[in-house]
Amino acid sequence: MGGASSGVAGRVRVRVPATSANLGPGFDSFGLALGLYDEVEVALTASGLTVDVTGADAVAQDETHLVVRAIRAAFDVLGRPQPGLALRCVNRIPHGRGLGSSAAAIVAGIIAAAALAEADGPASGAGGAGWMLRLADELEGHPDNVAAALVGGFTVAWSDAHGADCLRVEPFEQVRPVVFVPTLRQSTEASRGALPERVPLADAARTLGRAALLALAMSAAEPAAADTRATTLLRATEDFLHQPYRLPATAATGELVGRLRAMGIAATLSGSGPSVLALAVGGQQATVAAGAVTGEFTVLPLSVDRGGAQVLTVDRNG
Ligand SMILES: Nc1ncnc2c1ncn2[C@@H]1O[C@H](COP(=O)(O)OP(=O)(O)O)[C@@H](O)[C@H]1O
Ligand SMILES: N[C@@H](CCOP(=O)(O)O)C(=O)O
Repeated sequence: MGGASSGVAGRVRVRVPATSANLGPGFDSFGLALGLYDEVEVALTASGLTVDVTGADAVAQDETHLVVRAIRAAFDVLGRPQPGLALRCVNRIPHGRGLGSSAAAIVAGIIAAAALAEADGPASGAGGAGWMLRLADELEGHPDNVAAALVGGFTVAWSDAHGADCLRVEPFEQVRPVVFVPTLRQSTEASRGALPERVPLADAARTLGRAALLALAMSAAEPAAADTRATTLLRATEDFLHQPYRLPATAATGELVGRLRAMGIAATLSGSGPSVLALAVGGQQATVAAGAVTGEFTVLPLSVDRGGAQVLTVDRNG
């Protein structure tokens, strides 16, 4: 039985950016959307599931597939019956490297389901991601990557009794993220397992100060000369909450973060790692940062994604 004849029809294609979370001191809060994208096409069918994946990393192609789980969760939230699904995924975001691949998969599934269900599209603007952000946070377990993936730019995300919310901040124009991706993979779950349950108050306090400074330093609304901005970013990206516990496990990553910082470049662990994020200011510093790499990292000079997750095409009869 075909989709249209069963009354089950629709096809949507979505695009979701990679994200780098934390940016040093903003553990589980800060996110930056990057110009590297996964694309997913979802077609509704009468029954069953097919998943076609193009891209480097192998994933299960059954109901445990993260995009499928997110679509199903979104249809449940929207009170829609579960349809059959045919997915075509183009995966460009490397998995288990601290670039938000799981967040992108979850957001892709949610915005695809929303578009197919003719619900709200992805929200943009301060705190406006609504139910999609709340659901994405529930599935991901922390709101930072999913917030930036949904709305783009630099985001400050949090959760309270009402679920997750975020504030989107337009990043300053000259920011040039450079990402260094090692071949080593590290699951976020395992990396979170390395963190202590308690941290010294002094570490929390000095990280809090850096985070507040970083939120200002990332904002386009804060005018600053390039050299001043670079110096402030370097100071603002210090972290005492999670990186000290994670970096010892990945020697090459720790060494690269240290080397870039010694060069005056604001480098941090990207998300839970093991990739490194450098927040270069302007093309010249980005070139210097990219040149600091050794053979074991792939260097990705990226733009900031400012638009967030996008529905590229939708055909409700497709
Ligand atoms: N596009 C995708 N499709 C299906 N599953 C995915 C996709 N992207 C990520 N995943 C799942 O998420 C896992 C990686 O998530 P995680 O450990 O949080 O690392 P990160 O999000 O930093 O890449 C993968 O091993 C896979 O199980
Ligand atoms: N705040 C989280 C961010 C994880 O990001 P990912 O890209 O590594 O999944 C953490 O630090 O655990």
